[in-house]
Amino acid sequence: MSDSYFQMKDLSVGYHGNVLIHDICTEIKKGEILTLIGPNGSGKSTILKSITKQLTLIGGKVTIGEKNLKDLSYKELATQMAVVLTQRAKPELMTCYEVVAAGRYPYTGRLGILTREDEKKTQEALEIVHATEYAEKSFEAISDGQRQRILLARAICQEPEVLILDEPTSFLDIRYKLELLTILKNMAKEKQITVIMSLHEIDLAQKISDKILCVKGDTIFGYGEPEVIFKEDFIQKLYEIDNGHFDPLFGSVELAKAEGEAEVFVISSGGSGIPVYRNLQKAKIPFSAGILYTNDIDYHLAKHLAVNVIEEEPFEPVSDRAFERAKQMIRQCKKVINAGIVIGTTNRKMKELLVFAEEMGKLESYEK
Ligand SMILES: Nc1ncnc2c1ncn2[C@@H]1O[C@H](COP(=O)(O)OP(=O)(O)OP(=O)(O)O)[C@@H](O)[C@H]1O
Repeated sequence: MSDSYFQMKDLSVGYHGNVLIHDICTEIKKGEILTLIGPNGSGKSTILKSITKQLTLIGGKVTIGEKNLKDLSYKELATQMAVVLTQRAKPELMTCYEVVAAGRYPYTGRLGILTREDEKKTQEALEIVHATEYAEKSFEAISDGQRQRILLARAICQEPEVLILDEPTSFLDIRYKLELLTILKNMAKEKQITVIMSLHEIDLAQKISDKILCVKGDTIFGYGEPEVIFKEDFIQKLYEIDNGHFDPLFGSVELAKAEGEAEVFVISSGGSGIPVYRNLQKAKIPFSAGILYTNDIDYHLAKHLAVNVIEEEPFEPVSDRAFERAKQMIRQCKKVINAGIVIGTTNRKMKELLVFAEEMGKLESYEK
């Protein structure tokens, strides 16, 4: 028997009967995090609205546990699923506390009277998102980032089995982005809550998700574990990036390199080249880098930012071929920057390269 908990089977979603995306299929286990990524306007929110009954499914089936979403009443759904769609939430004339406490309504009687237990859970949820100090403020009189945290608190105290969030990090500063994602990870792993969300920050998506659904065009562009999806070529194609690079190792993005004949040759090792590469790139100065071992962190960035990189196999002595190429490039450059190379036994030939640059009157050290 499959241990999947939330399934989307052959979904077709769209507006007014017009299909925007078809054949959406996923199976997620309890406690897993599924993140939807893809370009603006690709349909991430449309999928989220369709699996939360805010938009009628055009085709296919969503199952939560053994139940078909279609057969769940809104009240039943509210005990299973919490939804955080920040941009569309406009509860007027309510305090933050009341907004959060509204998460308890699926559990209160018809009059919506909160028990002490409900009040305790509301308070706890406010504490988790660090919002107790503005709990009594009007929901309309707080910042976008604070509002996002209040809506998350409401979802937390709803105690759902499934949590659905549309771009939950969009208004948050870096500290609260990390905090929100940590809260989500804890909810998923400790309380076995299934989380489905859309994110624009692919670096964060890579680090928090168990599965990634890539939305682009009229069907799903890719689906799988982050290791499968976060490949440079794939992300370039998904977002049609032609003005920079996505680096799958760290999940970071890099602006395009300065093109043209290299004016500077950078000698470095172990990360000392990185600030020099970045400064040259900002100044739009094309540069070459080398001789770098292919397992050096500098090599990794130089591949994206330098017009030429002279490389060497890790733990091997610097070859004559690489050495001659480096000398050739130094002859063609206006200057050579020693960013702070550490020279040991295997790369001792780099000392000769520094002497060569010095004799040509081109050597400079990098001043921080
Ligand atoms: N109410 C609506 N009626 C008709 N079309 C809509 C409606 N809302 C959105 N769309 C269209 O559906 C498509 C997908 O929009 P959606 O908001 O799902 O994209 P998204 O991937 O969430 O985008 P973003 O990353 O910019 O938030 C867009 O072309 C959009 O114009």
